[in-house]
Amino acid sequence: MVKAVVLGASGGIGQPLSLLLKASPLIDELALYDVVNTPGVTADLSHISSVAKISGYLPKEDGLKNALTGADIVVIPAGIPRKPGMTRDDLFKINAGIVRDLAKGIAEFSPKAFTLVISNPVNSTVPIAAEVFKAAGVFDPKRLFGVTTLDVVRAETFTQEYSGQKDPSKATVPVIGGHSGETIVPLFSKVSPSFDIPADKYEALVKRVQFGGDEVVAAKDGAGSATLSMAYAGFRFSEAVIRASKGEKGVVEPTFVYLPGVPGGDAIAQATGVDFFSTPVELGPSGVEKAINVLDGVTEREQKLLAACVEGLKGNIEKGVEFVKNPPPK
Ligand SMILES: NC(=O)C1=CN([C@@H]2O[C@H](COP(=O)(O)OP(=O)(O)OC[C@H]3O[C@@H](n4cnc5c(N)ncnc54)[C@H](O)[C@@H]3O)[C@@H](O)[C@H]2O)C=CC1
Ligand SMILES: O=C([O-])CC(=O)C(=O)O
Repeated sequence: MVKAVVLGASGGIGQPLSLLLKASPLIDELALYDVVNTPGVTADLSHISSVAKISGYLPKEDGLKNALTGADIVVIPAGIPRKPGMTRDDLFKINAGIVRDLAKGIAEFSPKAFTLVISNPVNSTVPIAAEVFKAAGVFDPKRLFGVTTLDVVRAETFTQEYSGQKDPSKATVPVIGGHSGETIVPLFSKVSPSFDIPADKYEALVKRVQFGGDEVVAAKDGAGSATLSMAYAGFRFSEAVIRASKGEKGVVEPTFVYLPGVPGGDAIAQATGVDFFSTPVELGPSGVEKAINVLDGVTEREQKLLAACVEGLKGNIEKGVEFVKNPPPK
């Protein structure tokens, strides 16, 4: 039996993500929570003739508790999205508190669930969730994931003309680091099956992966950021976590994790100088089975990208940790 929960289920990401989860044969029970509109979204999805039994909750009448109780996997796309001219860090002011409060709920009502954080800025919201779990004495770093799959999906798509794959997802393109601008580092030297990026295209491709989110924000022109591609990516990562939890071997996806707490993470923490970092991980029944170090043998250009990434990440991580340890005055 697998119970999945979406926190922020009525939003631009939440609705299509909930649709994909409802349609997945891997899920037996699906609970939707949001501060608005869950009755409607739930009624609509409940007519779909798939396996998952669906229920919807609002904050009233212990809604968060009832949604989370018994959860195996909790996905969090709650929070405001960007508008043109904003950075992901500009979302911190509002989303930090939202993620902190939802993480408190998870710590209380479903402390053993896999927690997948989509809400931006991921580089800070994942450290926030970690600190909340630590304070509650329930932190299991193998079960906390920042969802960076959209960066991987974009890298697969944008390199298709060079990978030559009919199905672009068949190319493995590691994207590591964080989830904002220069903290996003595609490692084109480590693609498999291997292919070459023409030298005159390299820089533009790196930038396109790093700033793919801005492309969508600009195109939506004030109406938000990526929602449909994010729902696809969030579902792909959720499915990977569930498949591995059911015993499937060899499930590997990059994700933003707390390195000192996961097998194989220490070496990556030492090499980068940061505790939170997105790296390919092998997933298993209890979450992260092994963080895979893809840093050895990177090119000089990739080393430069990594240096800029770590510079940015440090501040983002610290900001999240501080928000919980020394909360700002109300
Ligand atoms: N990790 C990633 O790659 C990506 C992350 N994002 C982020 O995902 C977040 C959501 O984006 P959208 O769905 O487009 O926004 P949206 O505004 O359409 O939906 C957000 C939903 O969260 C709900 N919400 C707000 N406070 C809540 C709370 N305390 N508890 C439960 N639900 C709450 C809102 O009612 C709304 O339904 C944003 O922070 C965005 O930046 C977006 C794209 C990619
Ligand atoms: O760009 C944004 O604000 C949303 C996001 O994280 C992405 O699309 O990668």
